[in-house]
Amino acid sequence: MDGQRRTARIAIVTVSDRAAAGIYEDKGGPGAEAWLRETVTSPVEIARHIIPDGREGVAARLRELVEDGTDLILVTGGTGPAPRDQTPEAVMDVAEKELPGFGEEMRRASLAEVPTAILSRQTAVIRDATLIITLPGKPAAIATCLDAVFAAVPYCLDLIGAARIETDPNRIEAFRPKGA
Ligand SMILES: Nc1ncnc2c1ncn2[C@@H]1O[C@H](COP(=O)(O)OP(=O)(O)OP(=O)(O)O)[C@@H](O)[C@H]1O
Ligand SMILES: Nc1nc2c(c(=O)[nH]1)N[C@H]1C(S)=C(S)[C@@H](COP(=O)(O)O)O[C@H]1N2
Repeated sequence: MDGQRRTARIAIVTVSDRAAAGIYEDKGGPGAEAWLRETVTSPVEIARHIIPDGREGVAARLRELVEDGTDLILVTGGTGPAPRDQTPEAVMDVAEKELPGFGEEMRRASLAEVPTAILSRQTAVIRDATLIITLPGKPAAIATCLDAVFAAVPYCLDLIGAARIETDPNRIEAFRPKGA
C-alpha cells in the first residue's frame, strides 16, 4: 500500500504529575482530541496517554510511539520553566531535526492572549517519519496553538513520509504546494 494513503495514527501525550496521579482530571488530552476530530477529515486513529513529568519517562514514551509507527504526536504540558517541566529536554533527546518555527508561531499566537505565554519553551521536532509538536499544559492553550500552526502539518507529514491527512478548510486551510 502507498505509505501515505493509509489511516493516520496520532498520539496525544498529556505530561502532568497531577493528571497522571489522578489529582485532577486531564482536560488537555480530550481537548486536543476534540480539536483533531473536528479538523481532520481523512481517516485517523487517535490514542491518548497520560504520563508524569520527567525527562527520561517522556523521552522513552516518545521513542516507543515513534517505533510503533505514529505519524503525529501532540505532547501537552511540561514546557514551562519549573524544575519538573522537562518536556522540551525529552523532545530534544529524541529529535533528529528541530522545526523552531512551530514554537515561534505558537508563542506569538499565545502572547496575543496571555503575557505568560513567553514562559513556554514549546517546539516541534522530527524523528524518523514522526512529527512531534509540544503544547502548553493549560487546556485553553491547545486550540490557540493548534489553530496557529496546523496549516503546516499536513505538508510536513508528506515531506517526512508519514500518512497523508486532509483538513476541513472551514477550520484549517492546509498549505500544500500545487500538485502535492
Ligand atoms: N492536562 C491538564 N488538564 C487539566 N488542567 C490542567 C492540565 N495541565 C494543566 N492544567 C491546569 O493548568 C494549571 C497550570 O498548568 P501547569 O502546566 O503549570 O500545571 P502543573 O501545575 O505543572 O501540573 P502538574 O504539577 O500536574 O505537572 C494547573 O494547575 C491546572 O489547573
Ligand atoms: N495560549 C496559552 N499559552 C500559554 C499559557 C496559556 O494560558 N495560554 N500559559 C503559559 C504559562 S503560565 C506557562 S508556565 C507555559 C508553560 O506551561 P506548561 O508547563 O504547562 O507546558 O505556557 C504558557 N503558554
